[in-house]
Amino acid sequence: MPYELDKTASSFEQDFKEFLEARRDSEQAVDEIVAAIIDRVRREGDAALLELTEKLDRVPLSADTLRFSKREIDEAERLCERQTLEALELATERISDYHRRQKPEDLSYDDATGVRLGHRWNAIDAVGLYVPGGTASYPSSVLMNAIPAKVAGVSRVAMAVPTPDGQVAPLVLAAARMAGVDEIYRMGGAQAVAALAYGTESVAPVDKITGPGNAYVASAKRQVFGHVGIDMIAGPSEILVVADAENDPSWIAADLLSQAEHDTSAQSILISDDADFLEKVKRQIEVYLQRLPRSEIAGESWHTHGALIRVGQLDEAAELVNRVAPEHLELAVAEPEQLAAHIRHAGAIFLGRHTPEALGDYLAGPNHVLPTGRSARFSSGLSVLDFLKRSSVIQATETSLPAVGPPAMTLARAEGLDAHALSLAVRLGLDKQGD
Ligand SMILES: NC(=O)c1ccc[n+]([C@@H]2O[C@H](COP(=O)([O-])OP(=O)(O)OC[C@H]3O[C@@H](n4cnc5c(N)ncnc54)[C@H](O)[C@@H]3O)[C@@H](O)[C@H]2O)c1
Ligand SMILES: N[C@H](CO)Cc1c[nH]c[nH+]1
Ligand SMILES: [Zn+2]
Repeated sequence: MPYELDKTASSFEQDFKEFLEARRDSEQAVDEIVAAIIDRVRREGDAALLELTEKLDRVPLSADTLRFSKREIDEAERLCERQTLEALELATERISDYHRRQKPEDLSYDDATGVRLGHRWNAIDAVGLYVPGGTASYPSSVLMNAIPAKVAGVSRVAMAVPTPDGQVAPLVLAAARMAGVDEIYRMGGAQAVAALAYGTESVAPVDKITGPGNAYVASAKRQVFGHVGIDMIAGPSEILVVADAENDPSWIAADLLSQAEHDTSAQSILISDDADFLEKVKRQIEVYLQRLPRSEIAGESWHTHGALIRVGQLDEAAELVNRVAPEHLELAVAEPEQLAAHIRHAGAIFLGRHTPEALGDYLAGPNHVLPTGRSARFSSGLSVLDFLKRSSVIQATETSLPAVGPPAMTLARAEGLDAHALSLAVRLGLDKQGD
C-alpha cells in the first residue's frame, strides 16, 4: 500500500518523517557495494571493468569491443524509424534552443579605484556523460546530457551506457551522434563511473561526470566527487503532484505512474485537499497497473514509496513540497502561479492541468537531469553552466595599485603573513629595508 497521510492527524509529523527517511537504510547498503566496485576499477583498470560488466550486465566484452565503432553507430542509425528520428530531431532543436539561452557572458569593468575586475568562462576539457540503461533505454537522456556540454564548448565528450545482455536501443546511439558525442562505451553502473573518473587502459579519464542513473550510479558519483566534478545527485525519479478535486483522476494517476515506472526506488506523491479525489486516484492507479507493460516496477515503486497526503487547504501544500524538495512538481490547480510563488525547493515545476511532467522528460526544452533525494534544497537541474567554469580576472596598474595596496598590506600584517605584505610593498616603494 502507498503511505496514506492526513495533515490533520496528530501522528502526521512522525508519519511524514518516517516516509521521508524510508529509503535511507537501503542507500547505506548500496554505498558499501559501490565503494568496493570503485576500489577494484581504480586498482585493476580494464580487468575489473570488463569482469564487472560481464557479471552485472551479462555481457562478455574485451578491450576492443568496449567502445562502439563508427560502423555500429551507422548501423544503429539505419535501424531507427523515420518518425522516431524526426521526433528526436525536434527534441534536439528544442533542447538546443533552450540551452543556448543559458550561455553566460564574461564580466569586465573598472572599479572606482581604476582596478579592472571581472571573470571569464571556460569550458571543461573532458566530460563523461552517464546515460542509464539497466531496465529501460534513454535516448532522451543522451540529448539532455550532451546538448548542454556541446553548447558550452566541451572538446571531449565521452558517454557510458550499459548494454544489459548485449542489447542497446539503436536510438541511443543515433541520439549520441545527433548530439555530437565523441566516444561511446558499453559500460554502466558504478564501474562505468569509476572508469570515467580514474581511467583504465581503454577509457581515458574525464574531468567531470554528469547524468542520471539508479542508486548505484548516484552513490558512485557521490564517491568519486573531489577527484572529478559531478553535476548533482540525479538518482531514482520522483514526482509530487498537488491537485484539487477539479482534475480528472485518470490524468493524475497516469502522471504518478509515469515516474513510478522508472525504478522500484522511484517516489510518487499526491497532495490534495479532497479525500474522495485521493481515493479515486488510488483506484485508478490499480486499474492502470493491470495494463501497463512496466507494471511490475511501477507497482512495487508505488506500493512501497508512493504517498497520498490529505491537507485541510491546498495552500498548506507549499510547506510540504518544500520539505520533500521533489525532483518534479506538478501544480494541477486552478491558480498554479499563486501556489508556485511559495515553492522554494523543486527541480522542475510544471504549471497547470495541461502540463504533464512527461512533456519535460522529452522535448519541452529544459533539462530532465534533475536533483533527487531532497537535493533540490541545494542544487539545480543540469545546465550549460555545469560544463563551464569561471576564472576571475584582476588587473591593477601603476596608478590604481596605490589605492588598494596599502589596506591589503594592513590585512596581510594582521594575518601575520609578511611575505604577502612585502609583495605589495616592493611595488609601492614602501619596502624601506630593501633599499
Ligand atoms: N533524476 C534524473 O534526472 C533521472 C533521469 C532519467 C532516469 N533517471 C533514473 O535513472 C535510473 C535508471 O536506472 P536503470 O537501473 O534502468 O539503469 P542504470 O544505468 O542507472 O543502472 C544500471 C546499472 O546498475 C548496476 N547495478 C544494478 N544492480 C546492481 C547490483 N545489485 N550491484 C551493483 N550494481 C548494480 C549495473 O552496473 C547496471 O549496469 C532510474 O532510477 C531512473 O529513475 C533519473
Ligand atoms: N523522468 C526522468 C527524470 O527523472 C527522465 C526521463 C527520460 N525518459 C523518460 N523520463
Ligand atoms: Zn520520466
